[in-house]
Amino acid sequence: MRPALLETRNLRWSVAGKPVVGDVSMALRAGECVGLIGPNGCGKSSLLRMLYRVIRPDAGAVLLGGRDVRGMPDREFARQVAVLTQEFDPVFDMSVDEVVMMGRIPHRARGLPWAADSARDREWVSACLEQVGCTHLRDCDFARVSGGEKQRVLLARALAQQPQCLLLDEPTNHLDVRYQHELMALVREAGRSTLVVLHDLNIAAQYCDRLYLMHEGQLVAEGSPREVLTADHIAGVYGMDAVVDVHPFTSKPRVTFCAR
Ligand SMILES: Nc1ncnc2c1ncn2[C@@H]1O[C@H](COP(=O)(O)OP(=O)(O)OP(=O)(O)O)[C@@H](O)[C@H]1O
Repeated sequence: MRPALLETRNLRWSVAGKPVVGDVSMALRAGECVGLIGPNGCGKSSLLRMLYRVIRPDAGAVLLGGRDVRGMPDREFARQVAVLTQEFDPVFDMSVDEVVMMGRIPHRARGLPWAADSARDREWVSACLEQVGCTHLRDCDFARVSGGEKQRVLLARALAQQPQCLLLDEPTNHLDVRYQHELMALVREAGRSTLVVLHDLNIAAQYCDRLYLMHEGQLVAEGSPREVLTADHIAGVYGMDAVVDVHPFTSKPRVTFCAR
């Protein structure tokens, strides 16, 4: 088994005495795409925020390449881990090109984050925009492109960081069905070690190598999509009856919900 690139050991976090994440140990290995699924409010985003150091855990540790991320310089962390969340909303006008260029900041010389873009930076930005199919948008105002295009541009920004790991919090949120599949296909093609929070269980089944199922702050199942997406797990965690069969085209598990 490949060694863990990013892992958590017994992470805990509470708010006002209420446990939000309790004793979570998980691992992301080199090259795999791992999905984190679970109902609203179960703690997925909080767990992810501890991984990218926005929340400081009450106990436990996050290790990147075996090193505790606490105390790791921001620049060094950002060269290895890129994050895509729903929260990017620039306060001033930025072009698509400028947004993607932000991904190059960790690669600037130490102490010069706002140095002029180098030819190498510009090459990376062009390559990443091309990779996500957004070259034609490069001069557009980021605020004015569509939701689906924004998500692709933000993925390009994450890739411009040249990270080993991608952490994605509901990257398919608000996207139509075609954009959801396109974005997840792009994530897979990018070939980075990826931890992705998803709500759509069929998207998770199709694009993830492994899944963690979270419930009330704890991981309650882990394994291949076939092992995790069982009718029992779905009933226990989501309170929904479901039929799980095999998708006729992809051979992955296919979940069909039966409203009670
Ligand atoms: N900063 C905070 N202050 C207070 N409560 C918080 C904070 N962050 C998260 N919580 C609470 O912790 C719980 C888990 O929230 P979190 O956003 O991690 O869940 P989630 O699984 O990502 O949910 P969703 O699927 O709805 O996005 C929720 O009850 C939320 O209100």
